[in-house]
Amino acid sequence: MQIIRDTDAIIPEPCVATIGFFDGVHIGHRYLIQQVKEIAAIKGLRSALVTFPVHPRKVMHSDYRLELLTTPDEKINLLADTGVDYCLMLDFTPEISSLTALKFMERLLKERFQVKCLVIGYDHRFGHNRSEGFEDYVSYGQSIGIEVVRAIAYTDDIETNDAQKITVSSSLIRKLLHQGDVDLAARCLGYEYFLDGTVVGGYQVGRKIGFPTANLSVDNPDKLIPADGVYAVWVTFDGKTYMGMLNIGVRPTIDNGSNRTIEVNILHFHSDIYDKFIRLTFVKRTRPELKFDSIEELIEELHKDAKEVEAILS
Ligand SMILES: Cc1cc2nc3c(=O)[nH]c(=O)nc-3n(C[C@H](O)[C@H](O)[C@H](O)COP(=O)(O)O)c2cc1C
Ligand SMILES: Nc1ncnc2c1ncn2[C@@H]1O[C@H](COP(=O)(O)OP(=O)(O)O)[C@@H](O)[C@H]1O
Repeated sequence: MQIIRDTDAIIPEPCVATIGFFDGVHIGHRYLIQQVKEIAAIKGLRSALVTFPVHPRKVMHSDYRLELLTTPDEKINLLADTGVDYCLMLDFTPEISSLTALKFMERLLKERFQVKCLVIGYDHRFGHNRSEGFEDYVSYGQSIGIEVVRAIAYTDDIETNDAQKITVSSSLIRKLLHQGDVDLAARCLGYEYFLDGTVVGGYQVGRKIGFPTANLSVDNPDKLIPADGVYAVWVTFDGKTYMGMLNIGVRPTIDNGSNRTIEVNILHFHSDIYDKFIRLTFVKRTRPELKFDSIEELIEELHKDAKEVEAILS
């Protein structure tokens, strides 16, 4: 995949393209990208994605805070796995935001990116105020020579506990992660959610109670942090992966304020890993964070947690 970041860049070959923010690059996104690749193969053209490093809404409203499923770099890595030929990272400037859908299609898609065919996600809208719809894009395309195709919606066989089929979307996955439902989120993403960061010092209580914990300082402050609670996770650093039991929360038993920490006890591991870069991959939430009456009760629970997490990950 060739990544094009330059704001004045062009795509040097005619292509079939789609547009989107693609946060998370979930299975619905992959299904759309697959259709772009298939149409490109039939037409003998290149496949391309037009995406944005910063969410368009954030560009328009600087105080808008979107919790991201993927940082821009993570998104690029996941998009590269789809095998698409070109990925255009478009800075969503105020000039671009003021373009009507027709002008966007004419000036950018046709003239600069050589888009011959535009595949539109089943509910995607673009252009100033996103005021137009699919039929408008089709007629603009006819007037300027871009074929506009509506992608087939992703229909899935994922069922929730109450046997309802769900439509995969980035906002649904955010909601699932906020509820701690990391396993259903993983089915929607097509991979397990992860957080990257650095191990920082904590209050050094962990080692005293027999469960040292590596405290994670997340690299990108915009990444979504799943719900408070205890999780079975994979911990990866220095090219190796270990089992871990993770707690996200304010540690009410220790009672040291409202500072939220993300801390992992790595099973069967005994070394200093301060300042190391680690990845936490979420497998399952096992319980909420609780306030115990004593440290002894917390320790007892941590022994149970270790057994449960080991059983899940083995
Ligand atoms: C798997 C796991 C589960 C935990 N569950 C709780 C909990 O339910 N309630 C709580 O107050 N603290 C919980 N903790 C946090 C401990 O209190 C914490 O590890 C201890 O305060 C050590 O902190 P330190 O890293 O600052 O030394 C948990 C920690 C881990 C690793
Ligand atoms: N099994 C383990 N899991 C996590 N960290 C460990 C483990 N064994 C040793 N460590 C080291 O111990 C540190 C955590 O000890 P702890 O007493 O909880 O201190 P802190 O409050 O600074 O996190 C970790 O950052 C790591 O360097």
